[in-house]
Amino acid sequence: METHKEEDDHETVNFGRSLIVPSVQELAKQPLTKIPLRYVRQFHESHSLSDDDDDDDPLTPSVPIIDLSNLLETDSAESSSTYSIELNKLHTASKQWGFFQVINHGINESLLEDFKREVLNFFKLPMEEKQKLWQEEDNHEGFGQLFVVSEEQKLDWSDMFYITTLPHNLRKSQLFQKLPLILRDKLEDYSKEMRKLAMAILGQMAKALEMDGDEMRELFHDGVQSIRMNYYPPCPEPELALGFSPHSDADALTILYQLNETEGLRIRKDGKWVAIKPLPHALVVNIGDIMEIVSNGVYKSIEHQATVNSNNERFSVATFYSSNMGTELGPARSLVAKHKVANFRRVPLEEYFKGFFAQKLNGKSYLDFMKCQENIT
Ligand SMILES: O=C(O)CCC(=O)C(=O)O
Ligand SMILES: [Fe+2]
Repeated sequence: METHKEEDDHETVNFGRSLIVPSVQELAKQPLTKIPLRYVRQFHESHSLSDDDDDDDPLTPSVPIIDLSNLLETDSAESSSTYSIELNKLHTASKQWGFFQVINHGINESLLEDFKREVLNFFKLPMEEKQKLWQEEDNHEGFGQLFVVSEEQKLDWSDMFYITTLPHNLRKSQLFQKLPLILRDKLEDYSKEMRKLAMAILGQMAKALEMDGDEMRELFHDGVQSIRMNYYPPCPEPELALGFSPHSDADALTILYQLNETEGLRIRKDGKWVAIKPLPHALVVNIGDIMEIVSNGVYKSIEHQATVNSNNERFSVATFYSSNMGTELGPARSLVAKHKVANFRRVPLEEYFKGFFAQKLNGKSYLDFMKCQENIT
């Protein structure tokens, strides 16, 4: 990983770059009836979802809903049956779905509303203003798309804004300083709240996994957090395009805030694409590849994608939480001891991220590079 000195003389880390691509938001403002070829997917890619996607089928299960107040509200609740039932639900959801929605998460409603308003305004800024916040050739933070590595590669029907928020010393201070002031303020509060929530959920996962709680805290107490704001404009040929290519997240735990009511998120469950409908006041949580590794494969990161439609725009904000910088990534030692096998190898976190951002997204393929069968007995 490259490190270089910023003007204000602190070291920043460059996690990666992505080729600069046109704004889809600007493109969608034109009176198009067809989309440019660079957004047209192979038939099997764009149709993999609609063919077997049957939202109204009562047999299609829907993603589990976890009531966090049953887990987090009181210490003494741990012995209660409500607590153990909910913990068991969390464990099963993390093993079998890798995705769930959380309700009663304790995040202040007015912060969620204020942050939403500022993100919507942010994408509505005039292009001249956005240009100042656009990605640069050597780094992928800012407006643009991620994971674009070749001129031939198909592009997503979306714009996004990506920023590293924690720890503070990893922030690109010039980018922060250029953000509209109110957004910067709300982003700061939102980032803090999302960190707290991620740590609380990780703590519960440690219990459910019967992993050493101190080990979980040590791995994540100063974790790397980044935030990705997604904007999906209406698309004149939605069946030919994708808003977000299929991928699993590289982090440990993602908290996704669906800002409006437009549907688009689909997760791959037992070979079928299942829609996650925005639920008022809920947040979507998903297991990322790092958590699959730390849990020694007990929890699964799940492939997901975003579709687009011809009438409605869609907004979402994903907050990614990963382990501390400067640590080695690998299965938790307390779990390896328990399972008597390590299912993943160990690599420095920097190396892991650098490899991830250097390639085009391709489902869960990156995790294969971490797999091993190192029998320790
Ligand atoms: O917009 C969505 O629902 C999906 C976003 C997502 O998967 C991501 O940002 O990693
Ligand atoms: Fe994702």
